[in-house]
Amino acid sequence: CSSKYVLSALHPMWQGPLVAPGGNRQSPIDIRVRKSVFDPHLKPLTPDYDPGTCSQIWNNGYSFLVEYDDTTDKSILKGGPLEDNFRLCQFHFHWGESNAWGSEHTVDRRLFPAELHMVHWNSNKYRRFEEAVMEENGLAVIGVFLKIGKRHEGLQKLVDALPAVRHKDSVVEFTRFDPACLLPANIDDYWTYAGSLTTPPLTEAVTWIIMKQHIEVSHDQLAVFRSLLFTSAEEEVQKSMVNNFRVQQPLRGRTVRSSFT
Ligand SMILES: NS(O)(O)c1ccc(OCc2cn(-c3ccccc3)nn2)cc1
Ligand SMILES: [Zn+2]
Repeated sequence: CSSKYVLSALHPMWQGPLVAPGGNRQSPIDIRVRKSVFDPHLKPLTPDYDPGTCSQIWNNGYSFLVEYDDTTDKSILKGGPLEDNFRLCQFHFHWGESNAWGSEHTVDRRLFPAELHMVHWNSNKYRRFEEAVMEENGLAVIGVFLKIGKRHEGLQKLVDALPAVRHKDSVVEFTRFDPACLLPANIDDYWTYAGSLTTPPLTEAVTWIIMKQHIEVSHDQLAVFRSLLFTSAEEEVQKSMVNNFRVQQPLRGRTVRSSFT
C-alpha cells in the first residue's frame, strides 16, 4: 500500500493545511470518556493476520511504515463497527521527543508517549488502498496507546531493524512479523468514531477504532524510534524524527461510541 508518489502527498505535511478545508470529521480528537455513548450492537473485533504477508519497513520521512502485502485477503480485520472486510496494508507509530507526549488521540486530555496505527482498507468495496483512501469509510485504523514500562518482547524485532531505515526514503526487507503481537490483551473494549487521516491528504475516510487498553514498551525501545531521521542521507542538516503527531481537531458534533460500559 506504499506508493512512492505518496511522499509528495506526505512530505509537505507540516506546511499543509492543519484542518482540511471544510473538514467536519477530522482526526485526531480528544476522547471525552463520559461523553462517549455505549453501543450494545458493537461486535467484538476479529483481526486475522498472516505474518507471512509482512514485507518491508519504509521510512517515508514522516514515520516508519511496516508494510504488508495487501493483494489478497490474507490479513484482514472484521467485526467491531465494521460491516465489510478490511485488509491490513501497513502499521506505523506517532511519538514525541519526550515520554510526556507523542500520541495523536488523547483520553480526557491524557497524552501518551506514543500511538500505534494499524491501517486497513475496505476490500469488499474497493480494489486498492489508493482508491479506498479517497472514499468515505474506505479505511479502518486501529489506534493503540503506548506507555513506558516493561520491554515489549514482540516489538524488539522491529526495534532492531530500525537503524537500517534511519534516513527518509530508506527501505529494508522485513518478514514474518505478526502485527497481532502489538495489540493489547483486551481488544473488546474500544471507542470508535468517524474521522480522517491525520497526515495529508487528510481525507475523511477513516473509521477509527481506539483501544481502551494500552500496551507497554521500554524507555530504551521508544528511544530507538527517536533515533530515526525525517531527513534523507543527502541532506546536510539531519532532523530527528520526533513529535510526528497532528494537532487535535474539533469534534464538530460527532459522537464517539464505546463497546463497553
Ligand atoms: N496517521 S493515519 O493512520 O491517520 C494515516 C494512515 C494512512 C495514510 O496514508 C497516506 C496516504 C495517502 N495516499 C494516497 C495514495 C494515492 C492517492 C491519494 C493518497 N497513500 N498513502 C496517512 C495517515
Ligand atoms: Zn498514523
